[in-house]
Order: sequence, then C-alpha cells, then structure tokens
Amino acid sequence: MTAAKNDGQRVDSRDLDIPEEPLAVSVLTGFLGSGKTTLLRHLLAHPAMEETAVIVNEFGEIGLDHLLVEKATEDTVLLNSGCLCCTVRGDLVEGMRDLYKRRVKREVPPFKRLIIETTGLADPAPILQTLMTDPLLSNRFRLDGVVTTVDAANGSETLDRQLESVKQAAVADRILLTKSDLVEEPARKALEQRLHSLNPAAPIYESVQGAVDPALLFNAGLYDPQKKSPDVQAWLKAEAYDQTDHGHHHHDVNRHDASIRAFCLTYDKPLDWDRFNSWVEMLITLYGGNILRIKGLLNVAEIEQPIVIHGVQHVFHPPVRLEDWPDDSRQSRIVFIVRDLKPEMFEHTLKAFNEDSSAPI
Ligand SMILES: Nc1nc2c(ncn2[C@@H]2O[C@H](COP(=O)(O)OP(=O)(O)OP(=O)(O)O)[C@@H](O)[C@H]2O)c(=O)[nH]1
Repeated sequence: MTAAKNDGQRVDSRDLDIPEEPLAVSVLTGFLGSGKTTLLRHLLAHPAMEETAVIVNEFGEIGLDHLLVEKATEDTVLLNSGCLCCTVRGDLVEGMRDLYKRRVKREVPPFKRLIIETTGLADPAPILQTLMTDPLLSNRFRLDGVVTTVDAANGSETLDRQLESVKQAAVADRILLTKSDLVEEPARKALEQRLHSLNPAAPIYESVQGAVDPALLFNAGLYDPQKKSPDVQAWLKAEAYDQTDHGHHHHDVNRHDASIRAFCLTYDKPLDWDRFNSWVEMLITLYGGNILRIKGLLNVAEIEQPIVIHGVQHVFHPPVRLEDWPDDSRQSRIVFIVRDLKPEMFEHTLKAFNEDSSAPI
C-alpha cells in the first residue's frame, strides 16, 4: 500500500514501523536541582533502558552532553546507550507527535519507552492531562507513571515553600529520595515520613548520584507488560490509604502539605453507573483543580467484572472493564489525593448520589 506524502512523493507502508502497542510514557518530575538529570544520566547508561527516548521539556540547558555521540536529526541526539534524547522548548504535544512520526518513518531508532523530564517548576497535573486527553497522543502513548525526585537535603524546606513541589510528590507513583549522602538518618526519616503521609501509595527509594535500579521506577501503570495483564492491586494500593480516621493528618496550617489529603473511600453496595458518573461530574465541576488524582476499582450494578477509573484533576482516562476481580472482596474502592477538601464531603456526597432517589443524575 502506498500513501501520498505532503511533498507529493509516495510512501510505501512497508517502510513504516508502526508500534503494535501504545508506547509507555513515564513523567520524571521533581523540584529544581532535585537530581532529575543526574538520575537520567544513570538510567540511560543502564542496559535495561535501551530503546528509551527522552524528551527534556525544559528551558535551561540539558546536562546530558557528555553522553552524546551522534546527532540523529536536527534537534534529536542519540546517546551512547542507544537511547534517544530531544529537547522540546515549545509545545510538548507537538514534540511527542513529531518524535512518534519520526519513529514510524524509521528516522530515529524504534524506541519503546518515553521519559518526559519536566521543568523543575512544573505542576505535573497539566502534563498528565495532556497525555490522557490529546486524541492523537492517547492512542499512541500510555501513561506508565510519574517518578518524582525529592532532594533529601533541601526537600523539606522546598515542600514548605513551594506548592508545586508538594503537588509533584502527591501525584507520584514512585518517589526517589536523592542526595541521601548529604543528610543524617533522622532528617531523612522525617522527610520520608512526610512524603509518605502526602502520598501513602508511592514507594520511596533512596539514591546517591542517580544510582537506582530502573526496574523500581518503571512499569508503575495498571497494565503489567511482563505478565501481559493488569495488576490492579499493585496499582491501586488501597490498603495504603487512610480508610477511617480522617483526623490522622497533621494540621500545621503553615505547611502546604497540611492541605493535601490522601484517603480511600469504600462502598459496599454495587454502584449505579449513571449516578456514579453524575457524582464524579459534580466533583469535577466544583472541585476539579483541587482533585489531584483519583484511582478506583468499582463494583457497578449489573456488571459482573470490576471497572477501573483513573483521573487527574478535570480529566479521566476512559474507564476500563477488567476481566476479573483481583481478590474476594466486591467492595468498590476509590483512592483520592486532594487539596483543601475534606474526605467527609466525598463520603457524604457519594452516599447521597447513590442512595437518595431525589439526587440529580
Ligand atoms: N551529593 C549529591 N549530589 C547530587 C546527587 N544527585 C544530584 N546531585 C547534584 O545536585 C545538583 C543538581 O542535580 P541535577 O541532576 O542537575 O538536578 P535537576 O533536578 O536536573 O535540576 P534542574 O534541571 O535544574 O531542575 C548537581 O550538582 C548534581 O551533581 C546526590 O545523590 N548526591
């Protein structure tokens, strides 16, 4: 089969390398100077990271120069390891589409994984939303997870001063505590505890000079590519969240993270799908910006299999129907990370929408 190129030449589709599955994307975020580039350097030199492309969504300089050997195309460089790196100074969506196009046309090596390094000042939520909603990107890429670097030496102070850094830690699937060589054990433990209460489900790993096993940081999504099946328990980690005692959180109003709450709602009866959707719509309309992340495993009336939902602020992935329940429980479990909102409000409104027949649907 042939297709017309913009310049009028014909392209033989046998020349195209179209990936069979969406490519895994990991978002690497973390505050300025927290060690993102150092981590990338280490990761990209690891044999397990072959077939990786990196987009550095930065305005500053890229610190990967010593690894560069060859220019693949104008703004893309091939690293020693065979990985690919390009800098997107403008629009990330354009950059990703362009990189995908070049991969399909075999102009760059056939990478299977993409890491996006965000600028240190970024709120990662809009980037996650873009990945989930852009129609061209969401078919070609799937979000594997968010890796957040936190500087063990300055992390606590940064969390005090910069709301962005709190959000970066709150939406992480994996947290990497960097520069742990620079702090004493008690200070590191206190920071770990703080990060854990911000985001109870994210494992925290330590690293010095970016040294970490890449296997710990990737494959954080619902779908386990090794087993070729979803691993919903590892993904949801409902048991890590505060289930009942809403008073556990510290209430130091001078700390940004005092405003962040992570909790799990459970619901025993099957949910009415329309009512549940109306509830979510209500939450998004009224509080979208304050809902950093929602993940859920739902028991929906008249559907035997569980339904998985995943949202970031205003945006939701399309719900996924799994083949089977991960355990014997048929409870719906929804985990939230929110800002300036009370768990009780979620609990009461979920009940009202599902059980009060006069509630709007
Ligand atoms: N002692 C020590 N220094 C580290 C470690 N990791 C990174 N650094 C240093 O911290 C500084 C900042 O690290 P980068 O990797 O550039 O941090 P970044 O997050 O990419 O920084 P920006 O791109 O500015 O946001 C560099 O001087 C690193 O050498 C570590 O584990 N221990």
